[in-house]
Amino acid sequence: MNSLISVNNVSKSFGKKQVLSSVNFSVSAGQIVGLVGPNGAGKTTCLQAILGLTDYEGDISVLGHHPRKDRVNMLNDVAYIADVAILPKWLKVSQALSYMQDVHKNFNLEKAHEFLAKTNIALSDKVKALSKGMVAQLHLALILAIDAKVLILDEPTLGLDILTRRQFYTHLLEDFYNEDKCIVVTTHQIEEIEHILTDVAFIQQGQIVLAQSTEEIKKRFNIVAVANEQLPQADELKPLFKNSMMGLTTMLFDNQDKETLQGLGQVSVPSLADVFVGVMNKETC
Ligand SMILES: Nc1ncnc2c1ncn2[C@@H]1O[C@H](COP(=O)(O)OP(=O)(O)OP(=O)(O)O)[C@@H](O)[C@H]1O
Repeated sequence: MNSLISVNNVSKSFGKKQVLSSVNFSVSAGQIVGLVGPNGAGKTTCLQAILGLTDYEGDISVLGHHPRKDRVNMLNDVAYIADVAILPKWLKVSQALSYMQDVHKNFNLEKAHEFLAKTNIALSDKVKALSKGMVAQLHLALILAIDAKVLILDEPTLGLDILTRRQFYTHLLEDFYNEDKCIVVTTHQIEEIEHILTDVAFIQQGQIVLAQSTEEIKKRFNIVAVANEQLPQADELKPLFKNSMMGLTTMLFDNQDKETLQGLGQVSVPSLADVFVGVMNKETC
C-alpha cells in the first residue's frame, strides 16, 4: 500500500518528561485512522510532530517530505484542524475565503462556497457572530476546500452538539474523503467515529499499544455475556476487561478461540470503546 505518512521510532521529551517513546505507525492512502488515548497520552504531541510544529527524535515522512525541513512544500498537500475556535473573531467569512485563496495554492473557492451554501453561514457574517457549531462548519469549509492528500484532525468536534458532530463526519466522508487521501483523527468520542475509521492506533503514556485495522480488531476481540456457572472457567482465560451488573457479567477477550468462548455464554463483537477500555487496563498488548 502507498504510505502517505510514516512515523518511525519517534520519541519526544519536554525537559525530563518523556511524552512519546519510540512511536511507529504508518498511514496509507484510503485509510482513516483514529489516534485514541487517554488525556495526556501524547496524541496532540504526535500530531504536532507529524505537522512539523514541534521537534522530535526519530524519522517522520509526510508525502515524502520531512515535516521540519520541508514544511512549506509539505503543507501544500496537508490540511489540519487543531481546534474549532482558532479563527480570528473580527474576520468576515468572505475575508476568510479570500485569505485562503491567496495563501493556499490548492484552495478551491468554488468548493468552499458550495459547502457554505449548505449551512446558515452568510459571506457577510463575522466570526464573532457565529455560534460554535457554525465556526466549526466554516473551519470545515475552509479545510475541505483544500485539495489535500493528508488531513489531520485533532479533536475537531470538541464542544459541538451531537447533531453538528454527526454532520461534521458526514461532510468529511462525502465532501473530502476519497481513496487517494488519508485522514488521522483524534477524539475522545470514539463511538461516534467508529463507523468511519478503517484503522485505529491506541496510545498510552506515549506508546502505541495497539495499531490495527478495525476489521482485524473486530475479529481479534470478543465480548462474552458469561453465565454465572461459567465464571471460573471464563476467568481462567484472562479477560482483558470484566464488568458485572445486575447479575450479568460481560468479559472482553483477546485472541481466544471462538468455540471455547461460545461455551461460556453469548459472544458478540465489541465496540472500539470496549476494546479501548480493555486494552488500556492491560499493560501491554
Ligand atoms: N509544551 C509543553 N510543555 C511541557 N509539557 C507538555 C507540553 N505539551 C504537552 N506536554 C505534556 O505532554 C504530555 C502529552 O500531552 P498531549 O497534549 O500530547 O496529550 P493528549 O493525548 O493530546 O491529551 P488530551 O487528550 O488531554 O488532549 C502531557 O503530559 C502534557 O502535559
